[in-house]
Amino acid sequence: MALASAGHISFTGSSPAAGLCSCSSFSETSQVTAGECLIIGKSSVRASHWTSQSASRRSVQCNGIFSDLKGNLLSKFKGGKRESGTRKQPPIWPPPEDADESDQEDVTDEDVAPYVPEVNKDAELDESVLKEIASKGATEVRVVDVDKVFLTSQGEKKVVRGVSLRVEAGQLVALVGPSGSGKTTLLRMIAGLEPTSAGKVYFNDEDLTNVCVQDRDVGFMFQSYALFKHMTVAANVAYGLSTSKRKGTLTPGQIKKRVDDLLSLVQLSEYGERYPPQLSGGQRQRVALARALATEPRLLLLDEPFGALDVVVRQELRTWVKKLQKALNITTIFVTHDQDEALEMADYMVVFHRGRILQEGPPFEVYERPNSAFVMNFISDPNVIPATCLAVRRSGFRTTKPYVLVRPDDLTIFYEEKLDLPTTPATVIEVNNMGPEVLCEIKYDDDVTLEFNRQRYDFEEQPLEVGQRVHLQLKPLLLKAFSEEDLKA
Ligand SMILES: Nc1ncnc2c1ncn2[C@@H]1O[C@H](COP(=O)(O)OP(=O)(O)OP(=O)(O)O)[C@@H](O)[C@H]1O
Repeated sequence: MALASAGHISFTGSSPAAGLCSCSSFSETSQVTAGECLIIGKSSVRASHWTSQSASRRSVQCNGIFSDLKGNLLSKFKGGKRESGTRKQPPIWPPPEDADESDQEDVTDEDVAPYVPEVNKDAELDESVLKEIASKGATEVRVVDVDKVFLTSQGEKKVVRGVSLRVEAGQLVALVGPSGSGKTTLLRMIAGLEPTSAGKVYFNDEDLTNVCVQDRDVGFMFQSYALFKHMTVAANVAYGLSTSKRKGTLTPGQIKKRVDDLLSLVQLSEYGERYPPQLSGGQRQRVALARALATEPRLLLLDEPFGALDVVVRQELRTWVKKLQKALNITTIFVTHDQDEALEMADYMVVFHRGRILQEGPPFEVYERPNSAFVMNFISDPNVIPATCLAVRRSGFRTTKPYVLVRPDDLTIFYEEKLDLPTTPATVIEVNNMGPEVLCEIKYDDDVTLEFNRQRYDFEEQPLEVGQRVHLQLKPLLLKAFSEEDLKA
């Protein structure tokens, strides 16, 4: 195991399979090679894992890091030298010229504690707490023909165009789409933070288009936590009660009970007297959720709620938030860049592009039956291959369009030719071990190449080597054909 006390790690590497990890407090630059997984923890409590896929595009600033270049360790910095109840400030990097070296933490094996999950996903939710918070029935939300035009120095800019959407009561709906496609603007119009330029917003058939944000009963949670640093966690959670319609309606005792209940719900009962900088990102986000729920909102709006969190915490919080949302039966709309997050969490998915809804439906349906090249590209990162190539012709797929999109997971690989199946021979030309996944590239004999990834477990069951001959089957029902214009749209 490589241990380092503090430093700046940067990754470089032209191949996505391997990267150079350099850290000023490593005694030397460490080579991160294919198949290895570097696990990085921050002294602010969290461990995250990194796969070599991100090597070429990420630079990570971290303190008190430790890493295991061989894989499965998930551990975190224990901070054993800290005085109890105080948080050690992360060391500044690079250190000032006159930095006292004794300030830097020496992380030893004893400092590395077993990984503790962010939340207990199996914890029973207190029924009485749930009942109190979920006292209102779930709300249906409808937006009808909504436009948003911003006035900019270049003139009018229409960023939401004739959007209509119905969110069923109690549903968890994900708005996905590329940056700038209008997701946040729509969320803000639903919240009442932004007026609509045209169209209507209804909650349960009540027209709220011109109702101000305070009177819409909406809870928000943003990527940036937006907690007040100089207020305790408990005061942050109580804050919403003092600014909403409920101001003055609760006694101090009732407020304390509500805050205690909410902190228990987000598993932070012990943290009420701490300040936000003394919490990890995941904990801060749970405080933000408790604060959003404090006013018993009819609707929860989450804008990139896990965007600032590392991969491990994000994954845990996704499952937990979904469970909580269902238990509270609160209609929730969330914006995310992360297709996997939307596919995993949402009951219903809405794909945005250039201010319009391109497709909506249950995630599985959107994934299985994308209605455009854009949606298919955005959701599943497919291969684009010529419709005339051998692999497509052999599969029995017929089209007059020039391109076929093949999702990486829609390929079946055989080691030997199958006489009863329309397979096509190809050669493995690259195998990149990306930690949890293995990315492979194959080349058909007519020079068409395809990329696909496999979960590491599957790959271990069916390994592939560079130069190996394989036979691949493309399933015609899963192929989609598109014109050049479709691909550019
Ligand atoms: N107040 C504003 N004035 C002018 N233009 C704005 C304003 N707010 C947003 N925009 C523009 O509206 C477009 C849509 O922005 P929006 O934030 O809704 O997109 P998004 O899909 O949520 O993107 P991201 O995922 O990056 O947040 C962008 O081009 C943005 O620059």
